Amino acid sequence: MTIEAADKASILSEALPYIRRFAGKTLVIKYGGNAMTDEKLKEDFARDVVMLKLVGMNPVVVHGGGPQINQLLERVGKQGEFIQGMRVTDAETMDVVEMVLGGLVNKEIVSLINKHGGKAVGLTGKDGHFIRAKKLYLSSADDEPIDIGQVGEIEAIDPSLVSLLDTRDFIPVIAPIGVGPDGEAYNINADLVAGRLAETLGAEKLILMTNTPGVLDKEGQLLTKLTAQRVDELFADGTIHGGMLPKIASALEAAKSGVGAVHIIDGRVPHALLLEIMTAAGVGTMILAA
Ligand SMILES: Nc1ncnc2c1ncn2[C@@H]1O[C@H](COP(=O)(O)OP(=O)(O)O)[C@@H](O)[C@H]1O
Ligand SMILES: CC(=O)N[C@@H](CCC(=O)OP(=O)(O)O)C(=O)O
Repeated sequence: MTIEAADKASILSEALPYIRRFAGKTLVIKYGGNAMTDEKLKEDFARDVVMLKLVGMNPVVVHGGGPQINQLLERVGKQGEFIQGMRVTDAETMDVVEMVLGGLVNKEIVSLINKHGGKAVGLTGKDGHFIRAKKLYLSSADDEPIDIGQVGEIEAIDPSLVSLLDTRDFIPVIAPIGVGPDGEAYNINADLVAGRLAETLGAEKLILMTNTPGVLDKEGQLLTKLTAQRVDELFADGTIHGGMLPKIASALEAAKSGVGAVHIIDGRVPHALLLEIMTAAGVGTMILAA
């Protein structure tokens, strides 16, 4: 099907109210490792981010890279292991995490955004010590804390570095690595970094891009809206599991802490970001505080 000129014009014109609404506002975009599989989609993502910046919004990218870490681990003969959606991270795994997140994945996104005319700057939480973290212990049914190695929970995020980049027209691209009091690195789930950063920056929107149409119910149907109460039910009956656990926890926390709108969207849909921000078409699941 070809789109007629009039339809094209109408689609473009539909963007105007959204451009006005979000101009000068911060949008935190979490780009999940599972949404990064296709070269064309990666290019589309980079173009969308550049476009948001050029029309006056402040996109801040936080990326994951779970599958990419798994691939490199396999090459060194290790198997990725997750508990409650968090990677068990021994010292050797942490080296791989830093190489993949702080290096390969971060630089690829930075290069793609710059290729399309943006000015992206890659950061980890070690830069300017802006994501301070401490060791995370998971809770268990018998109240015994579970030690999963060098995994961090966020103590504080200093927003000044990101704000400085925003005001100078740079696009921050952030890898989810935190730094402890002695300069030690911590592996942090990217959804948690994105959620906390959105809160700290007072973002207008938090968008979590992943590889499902959104949050699905037990029958596999898309839930377009999700309240805290429904989340509790879906946690309890196991409908939400694995990587969706930290994602929803972070989304809910951000929604409760005043982030304007929180969405989980399908990063496999071409230009999902533009569709979500600049059109009336709802894509994915919106997370509501109450
Ligand atoms: N109720 C649910 N609805 C949708 N996806 C779910 C649900 N529960 C668990 N998942 C899983 O969560 C995954 C997304 O989380 P994750 O693998 O961490 O992706 P990302 O790399 O984007 O953070 C989905 O691919 C799916 O397998
Ligand atoms: C502690 C923990 O699990 N950290 C994640 C960090 C990357 C991430 O979150 O990547 P996705 O968004 O692609 O899942 C990991 O090691 O896989």
